[in-house]
Amino acid sequence: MESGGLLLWALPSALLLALLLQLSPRLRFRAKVLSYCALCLMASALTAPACLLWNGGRTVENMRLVCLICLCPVHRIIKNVVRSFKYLYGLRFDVKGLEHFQVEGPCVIVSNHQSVLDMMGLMEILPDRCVQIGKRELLYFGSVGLIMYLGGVIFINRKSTSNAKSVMSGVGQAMTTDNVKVWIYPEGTRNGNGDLLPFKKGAFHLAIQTQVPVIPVVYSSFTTFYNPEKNLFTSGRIRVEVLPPIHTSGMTATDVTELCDTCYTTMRETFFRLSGTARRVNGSTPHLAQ
Ligand SMILES: CCCCCCCC/C=C\CCCCCCCC(=O)SCCNC(=O)CCNC(=O)[C@H](O)C(C)(C)COP(=O)(O)OP(=O)(O)OC[C@H]1O[C@@H](n2cnc3c(N)ncnc32)[C@H](O)[C@@H]1OP(=O)(O)O
Ligand SMILES: CCCCCCCCCCCCCC(=O)OC[C@@H](O)COP(=O)(O)O
Repeated sequence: MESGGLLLWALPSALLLALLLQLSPRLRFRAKVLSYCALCLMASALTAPACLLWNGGRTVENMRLVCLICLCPVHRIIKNVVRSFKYLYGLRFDVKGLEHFQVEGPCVIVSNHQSVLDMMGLMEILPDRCVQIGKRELLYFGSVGLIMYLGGVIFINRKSTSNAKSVMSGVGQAMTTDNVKVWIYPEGTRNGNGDLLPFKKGAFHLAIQTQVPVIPVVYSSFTTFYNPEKNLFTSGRIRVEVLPPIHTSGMTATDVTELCDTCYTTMRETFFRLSGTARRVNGSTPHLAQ
């Protein structure tokens, strides 16, 4: 009786959905993005209890950012689960330069940020003992917020430079005492326009304050397979390059802008090379972050 009712309800719904997906590329695109979000939520919900049971949560006392997860398999589970998502969406990563991550001690990794799909690219190459900086709003994204919290993500309030600065200076101390790498998206937001946004300076202040190297990582443009404006989300190949570390020993606060500009120029050139696209604006560089 009940299963009959379910069939009556589910079958037409499924047919309607199939029809809508067939008709509207916009709907098809949205459904695919939604499936990715649902997958993240589900995978996080399933993994979070394991994280909690294993280590009782995140160790934040004394700003120790990396919890015991780094010493147990749970961290690797999260990484491997997210890495497997690419098979569902037909994405492949060609990675070069991984050896550049073999620096002794902490470092600041900076990379370009195009979409939520970046989390697959992040997990594809994430080195051990590495935490990410994320916007505070992500903490409220259900089980994904929880898994990020448990995974050691450092949340900042982007609307308050003073808050972000004070969080980052705490991060600096923890980096050196706990030998932690920090992953920052210096564009400060997602940008899928086939170019890099001007960089914010927090990452470079952090690297210079702690005198650790900056390691730039560049992902090629997603625009050929992922473009919300064109309702495009197909399979695709992403080229990734880890660039050589830029050492900051001896640099002071006055060198922040130059370091930021050097990284920006190198990463932008690499981005165009990897994406096989010509430079915009007649080859000139748009004005850098002030
Ligand atoms: C092994 C397995 C592991 C598993 C792991 C567990 C599972 C994890 C699962 C999943 C991973 C999830 C990953 C999450 C990813 C999320 C991504 C995002 O959410 S991206 C958005 C948020 N990120 C950012 O925004 C950063 C970049 N932003 C910055 O660095 C900014 O600089 C910031 C926020 C610190 C301040 O931003 P302003 O908008 O105020 O802009 P400005 O121009 O940079 O700063 C204003 C003035 O303050 C100075 N300033 C900035 N930071 C300073 C500092 N630290 N010290 C001194 N001065 C500083 C600057 O020099 C500037 O001054 P002058 O113009 O130069 O005079
Ligand atoms: C074991 C399975 C664990 C699954 C964990 C799934 C983790 C997925 C995390 C998805 C987080 C999405 C991060 C992201 O891309 O946020 C956007 C911000 O950056 C920038 O925000 P905005 O462009 O300024 O709105």
